[in-house]
Amino acid sequence: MTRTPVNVTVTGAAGQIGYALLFRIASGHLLGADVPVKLRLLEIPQGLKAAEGTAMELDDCAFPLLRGIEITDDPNVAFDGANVALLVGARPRTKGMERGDLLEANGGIFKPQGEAINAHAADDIRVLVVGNPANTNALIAQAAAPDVPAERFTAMTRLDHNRALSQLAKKTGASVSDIRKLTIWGNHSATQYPDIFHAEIAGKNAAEVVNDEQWLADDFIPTVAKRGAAIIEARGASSAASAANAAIDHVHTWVNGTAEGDWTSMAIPSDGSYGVPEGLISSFPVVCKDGKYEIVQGLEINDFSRTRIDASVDELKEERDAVRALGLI
Ligand SMILES: NC(=O)c1ccc[n+]([C@@H]2O[C@H](COP(=O)([O-])OP(=O)(O)OC[C@H]3O[C@@H](n4cnc5c(N)ncnc54)[C@H](O)[C@@H]3O)[C@@H](O)[C@H]2O)c1
Ligand SMILES: O=C(O)C[C@H](O)C(=O)O
Repeated sequence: MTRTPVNVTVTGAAGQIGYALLFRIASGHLLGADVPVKLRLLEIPQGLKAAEGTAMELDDCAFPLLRGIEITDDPNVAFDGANVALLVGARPRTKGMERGDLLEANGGIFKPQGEAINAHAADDIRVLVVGNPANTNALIAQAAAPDVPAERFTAMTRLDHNRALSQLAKKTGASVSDIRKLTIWGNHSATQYPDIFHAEIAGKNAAEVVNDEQWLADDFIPTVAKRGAAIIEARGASSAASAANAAIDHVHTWVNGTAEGDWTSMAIPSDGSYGVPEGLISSFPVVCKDGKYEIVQGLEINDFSRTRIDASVDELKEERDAVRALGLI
């Protein structure tokens, strides 16, 4: 195998998502079974020792595709030559913390990381932000990297997409692989809108197969949108393996493409499509091909969907205005 290894940087590498993510990257699930990788793990000083322990375990797996691991607490080192950056490490909300405090604390993480990406990453850098509030953290990082094309900054709604697939499969008795063209719109938050009006189940319109608007409004949408909170309640910690799995799916699809006749959901800088203000990092239906994504155009948006998309976009506008007021973008 003579291919040049791809440099993959993971922040928050010693956290719970990091632990579920790194072994799958190193075993070829992120980019492909024939693509060698070099890992760069970024942690805060307190996390370095645990990251070293994880690196020892990665060594002990003897992954043929893993061509090196570097651990650092310096973003300038972590993003040097990075081709793929998974920004997982973030400041969680703690007791007594207001939303503005959370945005400010995360600005202190994502702004310098965006600057380091701008200064040191490879020309083909692709960034996925997982750390919450993911859309707005991605906006902060993107604004700090003016030399990197804005579309390389994305945030994760693939976990919401996968959750919606699973709930819809359960309701209809279909297999997840029979479902196509489902969409998550908006923010990775409780305002997100999982849309099945354009989805298909074994070629039939999903909303018609379900034929139950009450289930849609009162069960499906809140179950998907509040699934993160339900998992925290049940596990006593936020989703980790499923979040890592979604991060793998997001980058794999971005690089290797969506299946013919299907699309996926990614939070990406808006080009103004579907009335979402340009520049907001909002989730859309996208098709990926040749390492690029494009928003699926021309979908008819009914009133039921319009109200819900607008509510989530309004929340994103508020978050953008808050970080703008803090001087973070
Ligand atoms: N978008 C999604 O769908 C989704 C899903 C689940 C979790 N999340 C979010 O992902 C984030 C990580 O979750 P987790 O469970 O792994 O958390 P965790 O607390 O287990 O790990 C976070 C890690 O990040 C590190 N970290 C903090 N600041 C850092 C910095 N400046 N640079 C590098 N590393 C830093 C911490 O030391 C810690 O090891 C959280 O914000 C969580 O809310 C997002
Ligand atoms: O960490 C959280 O707040 C929840 C997480 O974003 C999730 O969707 O599982």
